[in-house]
Amino acid sequence: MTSPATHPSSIAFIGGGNMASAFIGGLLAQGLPAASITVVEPFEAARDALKAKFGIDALPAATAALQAAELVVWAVKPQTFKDAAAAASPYTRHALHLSVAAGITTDSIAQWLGTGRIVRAMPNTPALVGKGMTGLFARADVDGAGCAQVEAVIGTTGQFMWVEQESHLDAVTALSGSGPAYVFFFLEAMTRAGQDMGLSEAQAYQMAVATFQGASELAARSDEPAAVLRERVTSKGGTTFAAITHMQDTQVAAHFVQAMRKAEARAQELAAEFGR
Ligand SMILES: NC(=O)C1=CN([C@@H]2O[C@H](COP(=O)(O)OP(=O)(O)OC[C@H]3O[C@@H](n4cnc5c(N)ncnc54)[C@H](O)[C@@H]3O)[C@@H](O)[C@H]2O)C=CC1
Ligand SMILES: O=C(O)[C@@H]1CCC=N1
Repeated sequence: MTSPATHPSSIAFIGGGNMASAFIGGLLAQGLPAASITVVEPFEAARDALKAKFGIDALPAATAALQAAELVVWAVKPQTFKDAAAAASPYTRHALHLSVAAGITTDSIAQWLGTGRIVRAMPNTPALVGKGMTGLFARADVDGAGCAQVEAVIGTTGQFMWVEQESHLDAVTALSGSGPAYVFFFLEAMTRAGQDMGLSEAQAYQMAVATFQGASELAARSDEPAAVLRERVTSKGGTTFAAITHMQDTQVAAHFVQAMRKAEARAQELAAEFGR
């Protein structure tokens, strides 16, 4: 599934919100002409934002204009997918489909769209700055050329990883999909702690962000596991030791694992609630 990247000649987005904007920004930056992108977006404010940001005139509803799309990207909320599919599928049966909706299975999507040529993706919001991580699953009906087209699109927003089992996308959702929110949650907590200790909010926030950035970069460039990198910061009887010991005593890691299992369970619930 790693043939050379080939962009689809024309792409339609159903839903023009956050995730669609991340992909559109990446595609335009790679030189795909705006004229080869069609967006269906029912909300006027979102259409105005697409016009202002990318010069794209989004359609308020699905029309025959979608028939030109080689790839259709479904970037709607799980709750609205079925209705959006009912409106657009008469025009898109010939296309390859890429869904980013959390939880919604390719079985549901295949039934709604009348085709099995579907790749399901779980991206994340760092895609907005080209630093995304996307998990991908392809149904058997998608050939190597189709996978390459998807890689060309997803690759504009950062890294990607194929998974062999569709159920693993719920784990990807809990890990990298929702993961940026966990990082922001920690940034908030570290900033609050910095303020408690007398730093200004701006000072504490800048230090917290730089610390995540630096530690992530160190981990990405290192061959050593995170536990070893952590131990290298942790002098016996020192300051880090005091903090980590408290985290271990209060089972922060176990709570964190439980929290992520809640996200995985919610992805499964979304499939049951809003799937077929
Ligand atoms: N925000 C995130 O961090 C991530 C989101 N996702 C998934 O991406 C999908 C989209 O999420 P966001 O872009 O954050 O949401 P969003 O709310 O920013 O965008 C969804 C857009 O769909 C539009 N829409 C509503 N009904 C429609 C219809 N019938 N036809 C066409 N468009 C319609 C809405 O007006 C909205 O602009 C969701 O399914 C979510 O599970 C996946 C990974 C990460
Ligand atoms: O919270 C959600 O449901 C979506 C999926 C992953 C990130 N945002």
